Amino acid sequence: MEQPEEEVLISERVLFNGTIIPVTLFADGRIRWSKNGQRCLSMEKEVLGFSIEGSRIRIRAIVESGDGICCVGSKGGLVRKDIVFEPLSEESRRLWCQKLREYIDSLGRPKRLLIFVNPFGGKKSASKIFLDDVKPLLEDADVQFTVQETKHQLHAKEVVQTLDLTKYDGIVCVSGDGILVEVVNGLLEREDWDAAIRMPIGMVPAGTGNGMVKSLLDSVGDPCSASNAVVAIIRGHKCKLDVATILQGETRFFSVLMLAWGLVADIDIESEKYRWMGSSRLDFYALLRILHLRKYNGRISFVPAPGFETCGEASNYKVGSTSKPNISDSKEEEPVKFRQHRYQGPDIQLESLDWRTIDGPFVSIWLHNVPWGTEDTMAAPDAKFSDGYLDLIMIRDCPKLPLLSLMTEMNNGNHVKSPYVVYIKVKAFILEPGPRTEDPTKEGIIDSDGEVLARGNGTYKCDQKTLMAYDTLQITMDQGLATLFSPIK
Ligand SMILES: Nc1ncnc2c1ncn2[C@@H]1O[C@H](COP(=O)(O)OP(=O)(O)OP(=O)(O)O)[C@@H](O)[C@H]1O
Repeated sequence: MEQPEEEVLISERVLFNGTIIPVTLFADGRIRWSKNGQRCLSMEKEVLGFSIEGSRIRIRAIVESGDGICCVGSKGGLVRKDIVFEPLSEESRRLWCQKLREYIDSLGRPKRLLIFVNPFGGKKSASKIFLDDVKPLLEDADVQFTVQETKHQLHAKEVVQTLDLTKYDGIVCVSGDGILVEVVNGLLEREDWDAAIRMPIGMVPAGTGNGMVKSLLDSVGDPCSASNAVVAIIRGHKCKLDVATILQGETRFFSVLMLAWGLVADIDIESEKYRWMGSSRLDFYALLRILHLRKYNGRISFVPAPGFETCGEASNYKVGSTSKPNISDSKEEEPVKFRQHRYQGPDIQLESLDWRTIDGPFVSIWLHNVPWGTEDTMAAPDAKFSDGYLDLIMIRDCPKLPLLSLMTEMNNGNHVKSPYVVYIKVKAFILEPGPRTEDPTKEGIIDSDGEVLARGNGTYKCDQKTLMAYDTLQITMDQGLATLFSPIK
C-alpha cells in the first residue's frame, strides 16, 4: 500500500557532529535526522525548548533512559539529551528558528507559572526538589516562573485568594496534597471563582501524601517522580477534576481527594502519636486498630451512580442537621456579602434525586475522588478524575484476619474485591456520624484531604479546633470543576 506523504515543515542539510546530514521537521512534530541510522525526536513529547549558540542551534530534549533518542520507548527514568546542529547559512538558521518557535507555540504550553514550594512538606525536601528537578527543566523549556515558599499553614490559600491570575498560565505545587487542596479552596473562595477555578494546577511530588500526582502519572504508566511530573506540566496537557463540596451548616470545605470516617481516618490521624516511628507508624497503628477494632453507629445516605441503585434502602433526601450552625465556625462569622459571592457548591436539586440509606454500625467509610490516596495506597482502583462521582469504599463488619489481609491489599487496589467491602460510585452523600458501639461516650474523627474536619468527643486531640462539628455533613460533586496539568493527552 502506498504510504501517505508526510508533510514537511522544513528539511535542510546541516552540519551535525562534523558531518553534513539532512534534518527534517515534519508537520506532525517529528524531527528526524540520519546519523548511523534513523533518529528522531518528538517535539510534542520530548523537546523542551531550543536556543541559538552562535551559528548553531541547540534543541533541548528529555527522553526515556536506556533508549537513545527515538520516538517510542519503554517507560523508564527520564534523561536530558540535546541535539546540536549548524545550519549551512544564516537564512537556513533563521528559518529553523522560526519553524521550531512556531511549532512550540502551537502546542499551547504554559509560559508563566506561579510555583508554591512547601519546605516543610514530607521529608522537608521540597526546596531541594525544586532546585534539582523543577528549575532546570523549566529553564530548558523557557518557562518563566515566580517562586513562593509557603511560610505557614494556609499561606498558599491566602496568596491564591488575592492573586492577579492574568499574570500566570498555571499554578504549580512542589509539595504534598495539602497545598493543592489549599489552592483549590483559595480559588473557589474568590469572587471570580468561576473563572479562577479554570486556572490549571500542576503537582510535583514533595510531600508525604502525593496521591494526586501519583494518580495522574500512574494513569499513563509513568513513575511518580519529580521529573516526570515537571515534564507533564511543561507539555501543558490538561484534564478536568471533580470537586466535592462538603457542607455543614454554613461551613464549606472543597475536597479533591478523599473523605474518611472510622478505621481509615483513625489510622491516618491517630497514628500521628507514633510519628517517631517514621513511615512504619501507619502499618503499626493499623495493626493495633484491627486488633482493637472499633465500630461506629451512624447512617449514610447517598445517590448511587447508574449500576449501583440496588445498594442500601430507598429513602428521601433529608436536610437534617446539615443546616445546623457549626459551633467552631459561628465564632468567626464572615460578612454575608463575601459569603454570597464565593462558590456555594454545585447547583443540584438534591430532593429530586433517588437517595439510598444504610444504617450502621460501620467499621470504615471512605470516599475517594482519584485512585491513589498516597504513593502506595491504591484506595479506589476505578476512580476517575472527572466522572462526576466519588468512589465509596465501605466496610460494615469484617473478621479481624480478613480485615488484616484486605488492608495489606490496599497497595494494589485488590481490597475492593473482598466480600466484606462494598465498592460503589455515588453522586451525593450524607454522613451522619455516631459514637462507637462499644463506648457511646466516645466518637470518631472525620478526615478529608489530610485535614481533620471534625474530632468527636473522646478522640485524639479532641480539644483542638476543627472546621466542622462531629455531626451530619453533606457532600455533593461538581463534575470537572477544576483543571490539572496532566500527562494524559
Ligand atoms: N512553612 C510552613 N510551616 C508549617 N506548615 C506549613 C508551611 N507551609 C505549608 N504548611 C502546611 O503543611 C501542610 C502539608 O503540606 P504538604 O501538602 O506539602 O504535605 P503533605 O504531604 O500534605 O503533608 P506532610 O506535612 O505530612 O508531608 C499544609 O496543610 C500546609 O498548610
